Amino acid sequence: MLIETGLGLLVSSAMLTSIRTNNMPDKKKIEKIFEYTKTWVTTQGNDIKKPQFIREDNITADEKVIGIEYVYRLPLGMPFKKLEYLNENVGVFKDGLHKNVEIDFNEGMMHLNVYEADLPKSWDYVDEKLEGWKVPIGKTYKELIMHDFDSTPHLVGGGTTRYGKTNLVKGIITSLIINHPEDVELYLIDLKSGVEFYRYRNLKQVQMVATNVAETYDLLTEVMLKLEVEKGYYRDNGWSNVIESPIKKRTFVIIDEAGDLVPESFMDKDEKDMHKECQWMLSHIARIGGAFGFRELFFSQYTTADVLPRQIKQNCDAKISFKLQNGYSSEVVLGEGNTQAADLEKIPGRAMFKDGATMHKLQVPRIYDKQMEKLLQDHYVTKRKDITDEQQADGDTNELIQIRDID
Ligand SMILES: Nc1ncnc2c1ncn2[C@@H]1O[C@H](COP(=O)(O)OP(=O)(O)OP(=O)(O)O)[C@@H](O)[C@H]1O
Repeated sequence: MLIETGLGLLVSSAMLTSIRTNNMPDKKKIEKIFEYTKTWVTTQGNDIKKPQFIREDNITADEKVIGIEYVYRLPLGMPFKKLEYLNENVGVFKDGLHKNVEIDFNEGMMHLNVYEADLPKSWDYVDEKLEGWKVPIGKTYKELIMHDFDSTPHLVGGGTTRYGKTNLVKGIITSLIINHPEDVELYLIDLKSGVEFYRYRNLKQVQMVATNVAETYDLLTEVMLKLEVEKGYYRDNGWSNVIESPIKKRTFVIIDEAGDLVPESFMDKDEKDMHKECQWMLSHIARIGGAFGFRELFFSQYTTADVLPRQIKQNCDAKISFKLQNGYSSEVVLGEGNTQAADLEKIPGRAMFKDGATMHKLQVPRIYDKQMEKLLQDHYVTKRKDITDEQQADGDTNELIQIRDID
């Protein structure tokens, strides 16, 4: 059986425009696109086998019809990857139908989901109780996507500046604290001089906030020591993974701008070594820590291989990318062949989220600082290093005192 090659490259924009401008039903347009892109296989006897239409169903969300799912059986020998490429990288269905189209494949069937509406341009974070270690990541056309930090311990993220990385991290921090006030420990690294995270230092769940590389070194050294202690404890109890153990605690290391950990040529040896050791410790925590309840969120606007070390990427099965300048940067975050983040609309909060092999286009919830302060107001405490000299003279240094305001 011979497979036609050069799929999407043969389709001209004139062909797609002709589809778009007449009133042809979507199903017919889809089949025209198969034809124009030579989406078929030919047998040795020169028979042409095309995707076979099976059925169409309404797609509903909140009891409203938001689109139609077209299901096709692919002929043997036709790789779904090519259709996925045509849709996601070339955009033939979206351009031809002039609608948003998602494509997936299961049990031998290709599902083309054609949506009438676009994703929301913005939606507000909603405070809700979630089971396990799930946090909301964003809304797709049809559902709210959660990330479960117990199924996939670490998350890597990238995106051009001002497209919403910090907002996502703030939403995740809020969700973790609201849902696990007694069990979550947070180590925050904010190399933008602490302008975003330093204000959270007095949250009970926040163990340390680092605002420069020297502080990051100390913070990561502490996490490494904790990891060593946990490893011994697990070994002594015969546990191989936190999920199988009775341990409820999870320790999150969150870094908002990992680009500042890259050693530069102008730095002296000691400084370079400190940067390299920070990178190494982050890689080590991502590689070893997952089984022992350590979770890492690793974000940067610089999407190059030296900023996102291979070891971190290999150990982070969940990836999120906001708008990026080019396909190469998108591939650095989302993996080879995944150039979609370059084609995202210029909308803050719009992102591609890859969870294992599944890719979603979604809109991340917007969380406002005031909303976050309100949601977390009961979790602020006075920490020992913030206690005044006067209190120390009174010997009032041991207890953590509720009530302190954020700043
Ligand atoms: N999910 C969202 N929905 C709507 N607007 C958003 C969303 N996320 C961010 N924004 C808007 O974009 C602005 C920048 O967001 P944010 O600070 O999170 O970006 P960033 O990628 O972290 O930028 P930088 O790299 O400069 O830190 C916010 O102030 C807000 O106005």
